[in-house]
Amino acid sequence: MRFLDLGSERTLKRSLKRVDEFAYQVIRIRKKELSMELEFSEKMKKRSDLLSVFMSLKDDNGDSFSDEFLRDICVNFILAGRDTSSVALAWFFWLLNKNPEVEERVVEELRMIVKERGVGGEDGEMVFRPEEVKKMEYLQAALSEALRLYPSVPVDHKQASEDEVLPDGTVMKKGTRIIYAIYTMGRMESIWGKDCREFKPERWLRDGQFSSESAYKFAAFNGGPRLCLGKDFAYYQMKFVAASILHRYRVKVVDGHLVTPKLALTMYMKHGLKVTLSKRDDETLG
Ligand code: HEM
Repeated sequence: MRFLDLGSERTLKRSLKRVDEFAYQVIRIRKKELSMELEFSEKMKKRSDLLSVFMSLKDDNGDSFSDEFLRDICVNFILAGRDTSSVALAWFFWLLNKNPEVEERVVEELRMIVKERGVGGEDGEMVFRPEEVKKMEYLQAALSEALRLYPSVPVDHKQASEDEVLPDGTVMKKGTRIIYAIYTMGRMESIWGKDCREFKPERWLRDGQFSSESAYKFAAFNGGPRLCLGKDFAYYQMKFVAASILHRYRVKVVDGHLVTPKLALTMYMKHGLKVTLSKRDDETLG
């Protein structure tokens, strides 16, 4: 099919071309903006987004990165960072719906954080500050617990680049492929204990503080040299989004809406998540 340029191969080729064109367009526009900003640089604030940063860097030979390289950076980060975080939030909100006591604790934590701002801290457009997001220990625990049970990447695979012996003695010849099931690891009694099927954010807390687990136990972000590059950013982004929504709204899954995973590279919900939002009353926001 690939050689004949027919069927799904033809569709794939066209789709890849469209994705590339989109990325090249973003790069073109950013280059133009940056060159204009250079002219008025005194007045302009320096950009710190990833693409601008990569554009200002040089490779090992002292040359700027090529457009192809920048395209791959763009596409890679969009693929790695967009659906993984959004899908994790969908499962998180669904789990909160099934565990109202957890939702109550999350909201209580946010209420305390807002209270600490003191008088006049909350105006009409309250936006959580980075130092406040950092303080959301219970929310971080609840998001980790959601990722344990519903990891955005449910199955991952690797290939031995050299002959290798795994810690348990398994011999792997160069080129052997290995699959590890992150979804299954998150639900194994031998790893997480008897309550492994329960949604218990408390298992991530030590004296009320979030305590992370080894990446080889909690593998949702992979481990070792290829650990997810966006892990810290993903937590920040998910905490910020979840906190901003939960502080203002009750999120209720529509009655009868069927929630079931769709097996793909990313663990989407087969039918998405239908919810209704209702404003929390002023007393709750206080
Ligand atoms: C809940 C959110 C996320 C989850 C669960 C997640 C999970 C993962 C996993 C399992 C891998 C390893 C894939 C492999 O073995 O090849 C990975 C790699 C990666 N992730 Fe994430 N990710 C998340 C969010 C993000 C975000 C927001 C970004 C960027 C802004 C990002 C950037 C990357 C990159 C660049 C890699 C490749 C790292 C490498 O191969 O050296 N991820 N992520």
